[in-house]
Amino acid sequence: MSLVGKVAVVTGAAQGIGRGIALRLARDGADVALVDMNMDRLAQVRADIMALGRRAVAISADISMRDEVFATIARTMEELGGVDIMVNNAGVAQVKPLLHVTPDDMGRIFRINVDGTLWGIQAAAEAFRKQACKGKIINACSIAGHDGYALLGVYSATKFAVRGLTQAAAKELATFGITVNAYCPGVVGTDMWVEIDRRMAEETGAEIGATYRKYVDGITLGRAETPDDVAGFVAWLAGPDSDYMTGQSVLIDGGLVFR
Ligand SMILES: NC(=O)C1=CN([C@@H]2O[C@H](COP(=O)(O)OP(=O)(O)OC[C@H]3O[C@@H](n4cnc5c(N)ncnc54)[C@H](O)[C@@H]3O)[C@@H](O)[C@H]2O)C=CC1
Ligand SMILES: CC(=O)C(C)=O
Repeated sequence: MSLVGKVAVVTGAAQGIGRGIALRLARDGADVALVDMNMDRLAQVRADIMALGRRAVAISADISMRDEVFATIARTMEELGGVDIMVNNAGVAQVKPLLHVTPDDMGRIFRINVDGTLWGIQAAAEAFRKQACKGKIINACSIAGHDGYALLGVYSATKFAVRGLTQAAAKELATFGITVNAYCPGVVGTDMWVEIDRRMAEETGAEIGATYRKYVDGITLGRAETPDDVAGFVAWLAGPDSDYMTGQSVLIDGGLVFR
């Protein structure tokens, strides 16, 4: 319960990894602002968190829109009394050969994965400074932020960019006592991977399920990752035991990419 008295914001909290992180931070004692565009699912996550005895607010926002992200932080401060932890988790993937990528594809994916992360960093840093609080910013990177993956080229580029933003923000914000780190999952069995597998099948002729199995077969610990595997590490990044870490994008992938 190291997060008692803290307020966390988690984007992309309606499902998958974001939902897992929100529930874990709440179990560790935090009140949580849940951010997503899927309000039906978000309402269920809010109910689950309130059943744990924590406060929760569900906020509809598109993280690619800077004003919506700033409004999210303002509402969190109003309704939950402050903000201490910002988890920039929401993201989208795309499976497409690089030679077919269009300007629209580039714009859409970068606006969500990269711009959205930067707006979250800006809005959280502004709030932390107003409160004179040593806040924690935690970004979603990926194994694809360490290696470029075929047919996931634009997605990989966005996650390399998140790693760059994480390093630069750590250097700029250290003077305010703010740390910035990222988690880099491997193959997590969420809707994102259902869609990656489906599109890989279309692009390569593989059977449905085959690409997912191929990736999972490469994991040293011998099983696919779960949202809880990621959430446990994010909870550590959110808590005091990680106070001396900043600027790092840490692989939490069961042993898939070795650095
Ligand atoms: N699933 C995996 O194997 C891996 C995922 N990641 C990263 O982890 C993060 C979460 O991934 P998953 O939970 O698997 O994805 P998911 O697709 O299951 O869930 C993503 C959530 O983000 C929300 N979202 C998408 N665009 C949004 C926007 N513009 N504004 C607000 N909310 C938005 C969606 O509505 C959804 O609830 C992503 O950044 C992803 O790139 C990283 C490595 C591996
Ligand atoms: C979704 C994702 O980041 C990968 C590489 O599996």
